[in-house]
Amino acid sequence: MTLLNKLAFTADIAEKFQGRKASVSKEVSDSVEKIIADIRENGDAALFNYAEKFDDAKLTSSTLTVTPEEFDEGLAQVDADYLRILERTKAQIEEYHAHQLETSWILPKESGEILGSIVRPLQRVALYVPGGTAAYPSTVMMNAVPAKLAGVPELVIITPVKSDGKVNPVILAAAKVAGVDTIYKVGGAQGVAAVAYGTQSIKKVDKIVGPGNIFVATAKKLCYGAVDIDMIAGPSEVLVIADEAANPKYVAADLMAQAEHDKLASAILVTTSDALVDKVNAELDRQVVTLERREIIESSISNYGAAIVVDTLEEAFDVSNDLAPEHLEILTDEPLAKLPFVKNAGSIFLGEYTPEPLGDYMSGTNHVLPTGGTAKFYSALGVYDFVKHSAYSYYPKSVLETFKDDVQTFAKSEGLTGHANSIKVRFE
Ligand SMILES: NC(=O)c1ccc[n+]([C@@H]2O[C@H](COP(=O)([O-])OP(=O)(O)OC[C@H]3O[C@@H](n4cnc5c(N)ncnc54)[C@H](O)[C@@H]3O)[C@@H](O)[C@H]2O)c1
Ligand SMILES: N[C@H](CO)Cc1c[nH]c[nH+]1
Ligand SMILES: [Zn+2]
Repeated sequence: MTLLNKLAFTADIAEKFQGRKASVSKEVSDSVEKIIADIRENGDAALFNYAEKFDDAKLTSSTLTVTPEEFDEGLAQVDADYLRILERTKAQIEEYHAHQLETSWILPKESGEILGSIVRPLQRVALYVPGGTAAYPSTVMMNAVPAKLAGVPELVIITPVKSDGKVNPVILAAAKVAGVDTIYKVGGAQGVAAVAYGTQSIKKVDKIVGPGNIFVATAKKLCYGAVDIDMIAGPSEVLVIADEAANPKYVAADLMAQAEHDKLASAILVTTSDALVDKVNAELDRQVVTLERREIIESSISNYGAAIVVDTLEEAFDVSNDLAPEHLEILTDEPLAKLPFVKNAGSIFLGEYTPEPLGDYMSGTNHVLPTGGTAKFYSALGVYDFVKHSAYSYYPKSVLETFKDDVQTFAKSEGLTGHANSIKVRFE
């Protein structure tokens, strides 16, 4: 079977790959709006009703939060080597993200005025951890470690539980290693609304981060404004730029690694070698039968995969910059030297021994990345998402005096005589 179709790069192709989103039906947005309104009006009572309705979970204010005993019970179910891997992951993420720490700065001027900017962490942040079909402890680490580095003092997790009332042990282990002690056993739109507006048992947060299904993503969008949110990360994608010397076995494996996330995932090869495409297709056929998520992989690659053959590597980078992929792998001669050609990509993986899944888990870079072409203007999740900046200024009278006429004239040009007056009264 030829999984990867050869396509010429056209505007239609770009639109197809950038528009892969699970669309929000009116039914979903109406139902999420109703859930949010109910939580705002009825707090805990509504929250527990929805937990029972959607997840069959019977919660009360005394069973809402994971207890220290439940943490211990969960941790006892993961082996020591898994905890070591989580600790190693944390160290890797910390080392990389430490470079993103911003410092407050001050600009004292000789004339006497002082200006500056203070960087402060957000006070209270909620991290949504999906509790449905798959558990992603790596995503817990990618969100929590930068938040902790930024200095967020109150970081809580919300995650839905089923009728057994238990949180997945690997999530408990990741939370513990990342230093998150408070986990509320609620999720879905109701969990998002609860942290966005607060209930009797849950304190309102300043920001909600983390991935979730369409109900969660819609609730985050609708609560934006009452709280801040991170980006809405869509289906995963990878674009591989490869020359004729690239190893087809690695190219195929890396395309499938992202394709296995979702039937809407996209895996694109852009290459200067027509022969490589055939070899990659042969490798896809050979390797896909060994993978558990074969059906998802075959669906996503045949629908949203493509091989685009170009004449030059310059052209390959033009295609990639146009698509602005979430992940870009460069499997060419001298990959580091190609970095300056990349204008738009969420995260860039250079050379045949830096496969994208290394970044999903342990290279240290963040795996929460812009998708659907939004790498043209969004960045990877980082420490900067968990801080805010306050500007400050101090002017002595002697310096204000040198500005008094200009500011009054400026204010009057906007018809704001109250502003002008605020300056004028100081020199009467
Ligand atoms: N981009 C990333 O880094 C990343 C990482 C992990 C997961 N994800 C994505 O997160 C998502 C996880 O989804 P999930 O469903 O497994 O877990 P989830 O926790 O996001 O959603 C489960 C919740 O959805 C709510 N729900 C279900 N049916 C509903 C209905 N009919 N009406 C209202 N609410 C309803 C329930 O409250 C339930 O608790 C997937 O789409 C996955 O691809 C992305
Ligand atoms: N590649 C995903 C983001 O597109 C993140 C992830 C989590 N676990 C494995 N992969
Ligand atoms: Zn992945």
